[in-house]
Amino acid sequence: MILDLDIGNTLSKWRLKDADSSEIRSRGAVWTREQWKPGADIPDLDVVEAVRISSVARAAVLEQTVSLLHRSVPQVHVARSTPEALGVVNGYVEPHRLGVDRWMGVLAGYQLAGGCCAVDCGSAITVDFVLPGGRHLGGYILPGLRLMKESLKLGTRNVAIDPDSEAEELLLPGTRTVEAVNHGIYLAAVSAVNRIYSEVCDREGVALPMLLTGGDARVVARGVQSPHAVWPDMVYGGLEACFPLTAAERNGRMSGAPRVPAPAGLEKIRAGLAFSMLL
Ligand SMILES: Nc1ncnc2c1ncn2[C@@H]1O[C@H](COP(=O)(O)OP(=O)(O)O)[C@@H](O)[C@H]1O
Ligand SMILES: CC(C)(COP(=O)(O)O)[C@@H](O)C(=O)NCCC(=O)O
Ligand SMILES: [K+]
Repeated sequence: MILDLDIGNTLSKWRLKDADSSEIRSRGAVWTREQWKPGADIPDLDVVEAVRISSVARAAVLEQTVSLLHRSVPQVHVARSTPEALGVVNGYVEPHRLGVDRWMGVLAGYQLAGGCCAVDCGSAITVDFVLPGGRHLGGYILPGLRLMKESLKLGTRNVAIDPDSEAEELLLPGTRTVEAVNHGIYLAAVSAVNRIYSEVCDREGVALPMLLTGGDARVVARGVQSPHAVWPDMVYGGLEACFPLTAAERNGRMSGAPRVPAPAGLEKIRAGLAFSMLL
């Protein structure tokens, strides 16, 4: 079995992948701030022959995890942000400072769709761009839905946005504090993603496919106007592309990769942008 680990600021996600059949056998998540302990929802390491890790947690968390894994797993691969990989040139001035989850998402997106806009809606919402030739432009970082809500301290932190709510409903004026907060932050997040996407496509003169991942991807996606695909395993896709271990991976296949819809035409994106600037 292969253990893939995506350690974010909030949750450490894992999945077990069968090295022969390439099937995903199980998956789970534990709070990043809590240590892995027996009894928690963690995978059985006895069956694991290789681990691949993307981590944006404190260096100490990664070190502890790697040393724990090394005790029972022969192969441990830790992803890093590099100046160039798989045909993509990292746009950061200091490439290693780009969050490795963003880098994994960009590499997976490029492998699947070519030039693209990769959005990760987790503790932070990140929006990254890579052009069809492989030039990563850098991106945008804003607080995620949960962080925005916690920063308000209005006693609403424990009332999450219902991920099944319709976008239309979430865009209405709230008539209680919790609703006003949820609708406010939702509008902030989706407006930012929509505007950023249009601005960059307009500036670069190219309509890019859009991919979304992260704990809040589904609900944010419902407010995204442009054609897009949600890909929960996008960070894992980057790990598969950087450290291919199975036959399917060596052939460039990434588990759970969605069908990516063609983007709207550039003229339509530009018209939408011009319209939003009139308001
Ligand atoms: N069951 C859940 N537990 C915790 N957070 C959740 C859950 N469902 C959705 N979320 C949202 O997803 C975010 C965490 O998403 P994730 O992509 O795992 O973040 P990170 O990679 O930063 O750890 C939270 O900030 C929260 O807004
Ligand atoms: C921006 C992030 C905090 C997002 O992390 P996440 O929300 O997925 O936990 C992470 O990618 C990070 O720590 N990046 C380093 C700074 C940068 O990318 O510029
Ligand atoms: K994120």
